[in-house]
Amino acid sequence: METVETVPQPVIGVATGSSPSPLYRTLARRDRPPNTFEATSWFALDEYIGLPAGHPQSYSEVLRREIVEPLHLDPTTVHVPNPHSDDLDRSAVAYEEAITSAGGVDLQILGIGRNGHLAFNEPGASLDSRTRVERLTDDTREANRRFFDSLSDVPTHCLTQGLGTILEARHLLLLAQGRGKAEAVHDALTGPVSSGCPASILQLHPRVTILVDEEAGSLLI
Ligand SMILES: N[C@@H]1[C@@H](O)[C@H](O)[C@@H](COP(=O)(O)O)O[C@@H]1O
Repeated sequence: METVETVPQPVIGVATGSSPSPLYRTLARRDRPPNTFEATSWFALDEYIGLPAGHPQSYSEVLRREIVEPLHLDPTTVHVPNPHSDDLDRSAVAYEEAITSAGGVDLQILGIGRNGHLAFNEPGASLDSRTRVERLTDDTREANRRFFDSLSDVPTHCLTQGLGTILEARHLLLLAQGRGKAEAVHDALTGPVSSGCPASILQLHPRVTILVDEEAGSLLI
């Protein structure tokens, strides 16, 4: 909330997945003046390619349910990379341009994949990568299968902000819960900075807040 209260036109980067849901619920639950989020704009980290518009698991729909409706946001202030364009490379560039025109991201909320991915930057992603089309690893598709009827329904590709894009946010907030994230959290924070663990770029950023539960942080002690 500090970012929303102190920055005149706050730009918030939002992750999807299970990790940030409690934070979004808290933001929605507190007793706030109706115009609290009036000046904010929001940028998703990533979006699936190949789902029909309006698919309930597309990240634009997830964000509609998790932040637009509960926080009473103007939907035009919530940006997601456009996966329906004929020119996806152009979509990626347009997304970078939109972030830049908004003045850059003030606070980037992040989850972490159990393989150390950040947004959909899978192991091997270049540390200075930008928004682009990526193929999802089998591990990530398996992890996200819980949101779909079957593994074959999980998209194989996505548009994702790059690690270089994420690093330009002025403040990073990593959220992780559960034993399944413990290795990834440990490797990201205490291992070498390497594309083998994309989340290790957190070590390169001057302002990072890490909020993990006991299980996710269990290997840090
Ligand atoms: N693309 C998303 C990421 O942005 C998310 O942070 C991560 C962790 O997801 P979860 O919080 O559900 O464990 O993987 C997903 O696939």
